[in-house]
Amino acid sequence: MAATHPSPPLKLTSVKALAESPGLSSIPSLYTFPKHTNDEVFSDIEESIPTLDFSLLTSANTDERSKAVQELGKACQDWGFFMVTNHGVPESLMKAIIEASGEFFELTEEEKRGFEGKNVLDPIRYGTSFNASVDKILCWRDYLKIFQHPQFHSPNKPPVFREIAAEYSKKVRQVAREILRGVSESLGLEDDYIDKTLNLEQGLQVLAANLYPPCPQPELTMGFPAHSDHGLLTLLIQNQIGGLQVQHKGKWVSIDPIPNSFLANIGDHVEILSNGKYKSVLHRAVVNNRDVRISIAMPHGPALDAVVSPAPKLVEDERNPPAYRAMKYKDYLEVQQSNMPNGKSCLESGQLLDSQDLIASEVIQFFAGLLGSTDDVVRSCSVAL
Ligand SMILES: O=C(O)CCC(=O)C(=O)O
Ligand SMILES: [Fe+2]
Repeated sequence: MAATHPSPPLKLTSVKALAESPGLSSIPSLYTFPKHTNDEVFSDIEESIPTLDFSLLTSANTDERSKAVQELGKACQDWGFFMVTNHGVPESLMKAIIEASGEFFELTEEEKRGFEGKNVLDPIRYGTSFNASVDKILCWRDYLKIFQHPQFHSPNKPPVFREIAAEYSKKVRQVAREILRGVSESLGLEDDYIDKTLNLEQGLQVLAANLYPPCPQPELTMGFPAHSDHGLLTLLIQNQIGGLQVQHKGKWVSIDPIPNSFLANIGDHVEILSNGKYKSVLHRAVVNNRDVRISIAMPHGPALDAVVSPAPKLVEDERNPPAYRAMKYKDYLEVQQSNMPNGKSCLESGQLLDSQDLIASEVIQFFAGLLGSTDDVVRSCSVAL
């Protein structure tokens, strides 16, 4: 009897190779997304996305700074997204990291496969779609995700990548930390509350380069389906080709790229920490049939072993009980990165909805207190509850 061999792992082609295949006029059905009733895009929106002038947030003039902090808080509450101008990161460096990422995607398929990650927490992970080993529908996107902090990692190809990524990440991290200081203050907390409680000195910073090649049937597919970001704050740049849409007041709004600025959004862990005062906002990337779009998203999160829970100061009166259970960032990240984006389902699974949930949370905290650490208790409860 012939021996049975395990089937070889499925090697998916990149979307880049697929898009470049000669004569491609329609997309394979695996890339077709179902239409939703709320897919309509708001084109006549009167408000525009708020802008944070970073130089005012870091101003030595206390009036100027407190006004900037106030505006930042309003932007977090009203939109969850804002543009950041006058941030001090050189435009040439922003262009250089987009170009270096483009060069990475130009490597041969075989070279890129050398960087395929096996685990969602591998520090260098090249891939296609979101998590192609589990995705039921494939996204029109290739990606490269690299941990930049607390340890710096870089692919060794293209040769320019390492130096540019190191410099870019360092500068962007300073901007992110400063904005998070303002977010803390705007919530009525100490300005270093987030930094200290979530150990940002060891905070996770990821460089996620997204490649969206032109697509012959862009309206049928999705570059990146609706999701909110893990972590605290994402800073995103793009190659001046639009595609990002943000959910605002229940409708999708297209965000046009503004040269030399960052698009910032708060992540799920600010929602948890603020006990829902600031909500992480759904966003998605659509594709087009003309231009290659590259975006570089940089999520900044707590230290991987930090346990995130609503700030005690924000839940101290009984009209405002904790709405989220304490969760270890690393556990959250593992779950979120292993599943196809599905709106805010990951965050919602950690929401405390009723008094039974609240009792469960108190039980966790009680046992955590007995053991002197929330880690193990939260680890075993957060998945099961
Ligand atoms: O490409 C974009 O504009 C969105 C990317 C994104 O949302 C992400 O990487 O989390
Ligand atoms: Fe995102």
